[in-house]
Amino acid sequence: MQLPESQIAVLETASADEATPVDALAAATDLPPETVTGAAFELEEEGLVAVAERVDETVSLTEEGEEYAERGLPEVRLYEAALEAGADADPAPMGQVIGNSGLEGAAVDIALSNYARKGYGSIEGGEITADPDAEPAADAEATALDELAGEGTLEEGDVLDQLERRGLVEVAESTVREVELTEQGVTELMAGVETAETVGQVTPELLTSGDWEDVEFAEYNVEADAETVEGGRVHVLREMSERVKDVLVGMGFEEMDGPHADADFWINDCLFMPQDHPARTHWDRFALEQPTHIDELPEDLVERVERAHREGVGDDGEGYHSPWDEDFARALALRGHTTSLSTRYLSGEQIGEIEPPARFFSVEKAYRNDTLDATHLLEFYQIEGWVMAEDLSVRDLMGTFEEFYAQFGITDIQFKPHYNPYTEPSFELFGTHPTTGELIEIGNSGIFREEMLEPLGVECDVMAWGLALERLAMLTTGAEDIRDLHGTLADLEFLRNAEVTY
Ligand SMILES: N[C@@H](Cc1ccccc1)C(=O)O
Repeated sequence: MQLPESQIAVLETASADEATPVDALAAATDLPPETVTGAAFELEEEGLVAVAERVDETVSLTEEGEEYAERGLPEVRLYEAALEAGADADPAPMGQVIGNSGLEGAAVDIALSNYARKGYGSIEGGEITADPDAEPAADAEATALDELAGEGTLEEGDVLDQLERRGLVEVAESTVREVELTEQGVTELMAGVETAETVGQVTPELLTSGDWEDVEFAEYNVEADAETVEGGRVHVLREMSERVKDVLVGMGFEEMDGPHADADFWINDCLFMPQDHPARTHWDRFALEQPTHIDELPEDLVERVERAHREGVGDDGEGYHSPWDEDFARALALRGHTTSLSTRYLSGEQIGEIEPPARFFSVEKAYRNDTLDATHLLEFYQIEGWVMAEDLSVRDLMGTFEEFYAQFGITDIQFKPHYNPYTEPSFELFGTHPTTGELIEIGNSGIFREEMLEPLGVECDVMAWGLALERLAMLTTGAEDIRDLHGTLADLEFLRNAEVTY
């Protein structure tokens, strides 16, 4: 009989005695797995091979699992330290035992939460006891980790479930197809098979020469296993930012734009932030080395801002009575918040005077010399916004947030009274993380004070906010660590698959 080349290769490589997995056939024939699968299905249709399918589970250690396999489970290390402190006879002080165990940070909590559960002893009133009969050597979780760290595997069961729950192992499922020669296949092979020329792809040559009319085309098998092709996609944060802009434009806002590196005057002084405010020191701020100062500031505005800082505003104004220095205000830094755009716009500097009612926003980067952690990056996107109108109240502010966040399916925003030098009253906003259930801070807001607005020449109310785009993305995508989204530690798998919905 005549068969296409790839089918012959599979037929000749498959065995009648045992089923061979597609991967092994692919390696032996030097064909891609999807070609082997396709050929196998074709051969099955001819009755020449049998294709069996099974789902394989592979269990592998996570990074944390590997660490414990190497250094011991935290609860076991705690138990060993407790024994050393004689806690099998008399309760020993927790602090000392933890110190001796060498456990640090999150590992301490992990040890404590598993210690009693696994019968290693008890913890009460700052003291720890160790059950003398406990047997770490028989710890099923530890044994399973050891197995996995070696070549071993782990059967389904409670231990596997528990390790998975603790995030120490990952279970991946894959479909394995195995091919075995049938009797008919053996017979045909012995009778001899010849290569039938088939064409896998139409080419321009085939079309122009007209040969396409005579050749035999190979059939496509759309169910064949194929390698996953990772295409490019818009970054989750970029997508999120576009969604936020859409929503705000839909709510009647116009977009603001302005410099990333700006004078402290626009970043801080115009916000009635005293020049000796702790956030203005170099710890929190990325100063510019070259150039160090802005060329120009509007003179009359500088004068009014300085007066507000020194004497306050209005009859009862007090001001800070602290030094105010124009040179200090002219120093350039990467903006620590995008509220610098709001001061530029409100003052008339950016696009001329703005008449109320007006609404403006930006979704732009801000830069802070913070310590990196699960909720902090050195540069992040702020969703800045303000509404200028007569007689605004906290209800307007809260209502605006409810309307905004509801468009992302977030309907349980919480508010906490807060302090900013430039708003009164002020509120922080919190949202509940969809998987951890933790409350995370998602923004800061308030109604701009007289001391800020008067020098800027604004005569009616302005309510304003700065919301964190990355935190909103954490709430909508379920990401638990902001570093998964952005930066050198970003989780590519997550970025490929995360969906931005609104
Ligand atoms: N600038 C504030 C946010 C904010 C803007 C406007 C008014 C109130 C608060 C921050 O970065 O946290």
